[in-house]
Amino acid sequence: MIEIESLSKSFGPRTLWSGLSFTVERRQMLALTGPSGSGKSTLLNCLGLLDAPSSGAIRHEGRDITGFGPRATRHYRRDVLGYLFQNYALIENASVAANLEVAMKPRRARKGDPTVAEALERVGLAGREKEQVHRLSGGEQQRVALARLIVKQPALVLADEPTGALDHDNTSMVVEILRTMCEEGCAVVIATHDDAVRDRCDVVLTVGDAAHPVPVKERQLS
Ligand SMILES: Nc1ncnc2c1ncn2[C@@H]1O[C@H](COP(=O)(O)OP(=O)(O)OP(=O)(O)O)[C@@H](O)[C@H]1O
Repeated sequence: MIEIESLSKSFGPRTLWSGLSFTVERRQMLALTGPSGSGKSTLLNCLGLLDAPSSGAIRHEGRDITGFGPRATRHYRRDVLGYLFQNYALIENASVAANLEVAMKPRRARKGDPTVAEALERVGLAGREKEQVHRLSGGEQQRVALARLIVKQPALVLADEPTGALDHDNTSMVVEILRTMCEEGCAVVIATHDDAVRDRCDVVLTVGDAAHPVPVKERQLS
């Protein structure tokens, strides 16, 4: 699904990472770990075309996305990507339903697509469509962001510390919903400092290290 080849990123004289090569397949969840400042968010930004690597290639379905012009970039973000951030990135002065409808607008609904009501039920917010987002708790807001992903059905989810501000129960819910989305066919890349989140992933890439993904199970045995 996504293939990263010899990727490097420098800011001025400072190299964050180099020679990074790995793939993320559909139905796979990859954890990005590493100390603060190692470049996890920067790597996610490169995968989301919000930043450009200094060298190397990022291939989606065989096409190098780093060479995309504005139109192809827009389509890639609209048709392939879904984002989840620590600060939720919702429209705070709009209702829960309006926040989900924004994600549904770009493409025509297909038969069997999850509805707003179904997505909210999956994240434990059934019947909360009309509530204003700014009145919800942090955990509830992140669940709205997850419901937005459920209706959007992206092929690749990029999640930057999505549980960083959440308690244990909300963290578990977020991770289990991401896992379910993964089992339904998407790929997930998640930057995290939380060992429990890392351990629910399939592979872990320690950014800035020798930087090869290691299966989580193998890691737990070593
Ligand atoms: N546009 C930029 N110009 C210069 N330096 C930058 C820029 N963007 C990020 N950096 C630097 O790159 C380094 C990596 O930042 P990044 O946010 O990717 O790290 P991180 O691993 O996600 O950290 P954290 O775990 O604290 O979120 C930091 O030292 C940051 O200051």
